Amino acid sequence: MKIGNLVGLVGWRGMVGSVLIDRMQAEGDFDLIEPLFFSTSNAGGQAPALAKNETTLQDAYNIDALKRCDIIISAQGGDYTTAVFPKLRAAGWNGHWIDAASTLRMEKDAVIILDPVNMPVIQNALNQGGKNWIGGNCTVSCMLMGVGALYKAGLVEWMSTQTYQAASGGGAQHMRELLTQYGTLNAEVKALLDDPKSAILEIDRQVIAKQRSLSASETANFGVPLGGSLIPWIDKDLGIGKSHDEAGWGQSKEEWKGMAETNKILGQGEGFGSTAIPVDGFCVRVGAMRCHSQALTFKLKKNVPSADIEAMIAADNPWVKVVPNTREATIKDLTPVAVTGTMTIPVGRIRKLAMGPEYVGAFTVGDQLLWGAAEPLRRMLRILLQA
Ligand SMILES: NC(=O)C1=CN([C@@H]2O[C@H](COP(=O)(O)OP(=O)(O)OC[C@H]3O[C@@H](n4cnc5c(N)ncnc54)[C@H](OP(=O)(O)O)[C@@H]3O)[C@@H](O)[C@H]2O)C=CC1
Ligand SMILES: N[C@@H](CC(=O)OP(=O)(O)O)C(=O)O
Repeated sequence: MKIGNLVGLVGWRGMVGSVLIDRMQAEGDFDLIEPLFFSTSNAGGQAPALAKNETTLQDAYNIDALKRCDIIISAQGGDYTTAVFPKLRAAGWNGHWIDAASTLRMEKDAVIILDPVNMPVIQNALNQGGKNWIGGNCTVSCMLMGVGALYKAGLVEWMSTQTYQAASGGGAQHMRELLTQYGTLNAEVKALLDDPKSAILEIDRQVIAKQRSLSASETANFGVPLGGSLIPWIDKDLGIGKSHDEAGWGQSKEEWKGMAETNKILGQGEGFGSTAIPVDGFCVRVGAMRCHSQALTFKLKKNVPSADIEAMIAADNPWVKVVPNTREATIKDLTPVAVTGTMTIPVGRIRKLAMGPEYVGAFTVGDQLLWGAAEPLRRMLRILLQA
């Protein structure tokens, strides 16, 4: 049976939601749907100009209003999903739920959506009556958009990833905090910077003194300074495992997602000791704005020539772009500044590593608000509308 086109939009004015709306407009998605805009803070207010027949903002906590929708897309966050989704299903709503939040990702009846990588998994779930479609962790989605070809070819024995994650992963306030810190640090040493004869070690001394004395309000979101520094822990401390030697011990939740979500997206076992491909490494917050970068180390199941690896990656999807492993191409095309606001997923630094011919290194960058959050959601909407 064809799925109806009354689409509830929750979280549309947030950061992820705004990127989603921009992309939906750019791709003409609104031509295909009757949008119903919801709000957690302004029910009864005026819906945005994109509204057609329903021009009043609906209450995002009103189950009866939500129940009218054939499809709901939420970019409102995990607390909202936790509060509303179970009630909506308990009230008998049988529509399609598309969500950016991580809350439902690992549920048995949920599919992590990234159709250029796992369309067969999505299609299979659709055929079996699946209704819950959840966007993946931004780092995992961007990684698989880049090097998914190696997984699809069954070449990966294991992968280690070291991430360089942008402030946007924490949300809008984190981005503001980062920029404020940069401004504060610059202001602290402006006079010395303006004087070409000033001593760099004096500038350095004043910067570190300022970083160490930033007020609680200046570090309210990250907890510690990020501008001019980095934070090698993202998300919760899972405290998995009983001893230092147990796999998974001491992982951050962001690091845990690497293996769990990569394998779930690919439709195979998810945890240690299962059929899952081991994925592990360190997730690090750096002072970039909205692109997550990652250095990847692969152990392949066999020795594959670098040129073949590059060709496989380049042919995988329309957005991946292999960057030649030269200094010029790398510094021009393989940075957050080059990628921000684009759909391109560059993969570069592809080379065999000193450990042996099966060991391959690569570096990739992705806009964590586009492929990392909004784009898989709007593509899932299209899949449902075409089903
Ligand atoms: N940030 C990210 O990188 C990623 C986020 N996600 C998921 O998406 C969720 C939403 O993230 P994000 O978009 O960053 O959250 P935001 O904080 O930007 O927006 C969430 C909601 O906050 C309300 N809000 C309150 N004040 C404002 C304001 N001044 N401007 C805009 N909205 C405001 C809006 O709800 P209302 O209109 O109802 O008042 C909005 O929908 C996350 O919780 C997470 O689950 C997923 C992947 C990546
Ligand atoms: N945790 C990611 C952002 C995010 O929202 O991830 P998830 O969707 O898995 O909660 C980061 O901080 O960069």
